[in-house]
Amino acid sequence: MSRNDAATESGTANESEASRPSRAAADSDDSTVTADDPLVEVRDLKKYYDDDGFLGDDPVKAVDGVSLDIRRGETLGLVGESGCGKTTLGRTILGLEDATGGEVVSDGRNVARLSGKQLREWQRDAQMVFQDPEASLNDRMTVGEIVREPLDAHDWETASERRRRVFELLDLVGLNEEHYYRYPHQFSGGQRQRVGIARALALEPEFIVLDEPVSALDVSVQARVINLLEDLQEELGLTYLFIAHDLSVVRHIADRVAVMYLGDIVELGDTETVYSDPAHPYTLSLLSAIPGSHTGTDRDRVTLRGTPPSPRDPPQGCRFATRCPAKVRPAEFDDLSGTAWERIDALHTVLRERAHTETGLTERLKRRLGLAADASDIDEVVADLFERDSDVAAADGSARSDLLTESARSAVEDAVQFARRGEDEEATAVLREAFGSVCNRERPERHAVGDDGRVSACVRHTDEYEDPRSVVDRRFGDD
Ligand SMILES: Nc1ncnc2c1ncn2[C@@H]1O[C@H](COP(=O)(O)OP(=O)(O)OP(=O)(O)O)[C@@H](O)[C@H]1O
Repeated sequence: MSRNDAATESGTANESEASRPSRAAADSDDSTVTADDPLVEVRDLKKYYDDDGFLGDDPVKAVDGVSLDIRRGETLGLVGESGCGKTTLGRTILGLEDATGGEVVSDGRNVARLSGKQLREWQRDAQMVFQDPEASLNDRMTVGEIVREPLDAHDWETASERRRRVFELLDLVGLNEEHYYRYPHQFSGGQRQRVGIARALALEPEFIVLDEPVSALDVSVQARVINLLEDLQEELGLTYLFIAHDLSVVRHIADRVAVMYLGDIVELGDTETVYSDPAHPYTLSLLSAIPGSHTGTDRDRVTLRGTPPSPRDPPQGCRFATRCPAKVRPAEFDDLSGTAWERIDALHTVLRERAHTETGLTERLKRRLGLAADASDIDEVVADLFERDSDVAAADGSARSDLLTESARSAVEDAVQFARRGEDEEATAVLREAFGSVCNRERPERHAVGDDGRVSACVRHTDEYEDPRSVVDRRFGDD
């Protein structure tokens, strides 16, 4: 694991041997534990929410078929855009949400199906630290009571033992005895997160889901809390699932990283390999958002367009296909420029969304494309995308009206005929038929990439297709 060189805050992870819980010593001497030993095996895990559906809508597929192993003693980073299902995955693994399908196996138990005493045992072994230390701590309880609460709930030892254990925990996270009687609002953000960590450690868990544990903290405080988490992991033999949207923090702390998109994992592998040589087009696009980072490809020109589709209605085939810079294109449209494809994809997305909602088309288009035009109906949309010369067109050197080839224009017009009559489903079907490919038809399997166990779910990892990296370099180089 990488280590942070930043100065450790005084008192952080106090080294007193006597104060350490017993699991640490037991685990550090256990020669049977290997780096690849899975502590948690997640298989085809699903969590759908259908309680807030309206108009009989489909459920929100927050987690939709996730499979991964979390190895004993590792930090597995989990990254992806807001709303892709990271928190739901963490909560479902812990049994805080009922799984809709699939398995979470640990020590031979399917924890997704546990109840009663066995579920309580798992929830003692597996804890969660939340993003916002402000919101997650009860302001009416003293810090001592907050940290002691899980011990009380699990009837842990005697009252005086619990008290002693709380002092020990405060010490462990760099707080001290007098903090026992204070209230959360008397603490800084970093201190409050230490309280949250002490509470999570109270029952000597093996596994902790850290859900954006430093996102709400100042950068300088973040480094100290990260240091603390790393020290605690080493001392106590902990396994972490570290959820974050800050890719730099994950690069620093995680041994391996799982990249999540719209309810599923698209790439999983050793952190350094994934960051320096991303295999999946989504990872490539996501990493290109980090200023000044280098992945060995000409990534500066890769942009992640728009926002992800709704998890209530994910695209057929590959979920990333609607935004993918390396999407397989039908051979007959090989001569279309990247800008033309971007506009066709945009029209497709707008029509698809319009087919599923009554919400204003104008707003949607503006939000997705940042266009200034007042697009009040489909003809306005088409004019903005394909006909009017605009600042966007001038910037890429192409007149809007020259964007489409004759056959592409004919397919777009066929679709628009349907859209004019309000038949948006038919319109999207026409576009999918004309411009779609294997990416729109098949959900890609995971493929091994390289020789260090990395997997990536993209059809372009098969021999039949050009590798995603070279496609992205070529397409972004051309435009
Ligand atoms: N209790 C719930 N009921 C209905 N939908 C939910 C519920 N919890 C989450 N969702 C939806 O599930 C999807 C995934 O949400 P989740 O919070 O897991 O994503 P996330 O990747 O953790 O996002 P963020 O980074 O913003 O925290 C979102 O569309 C969200 O609106």
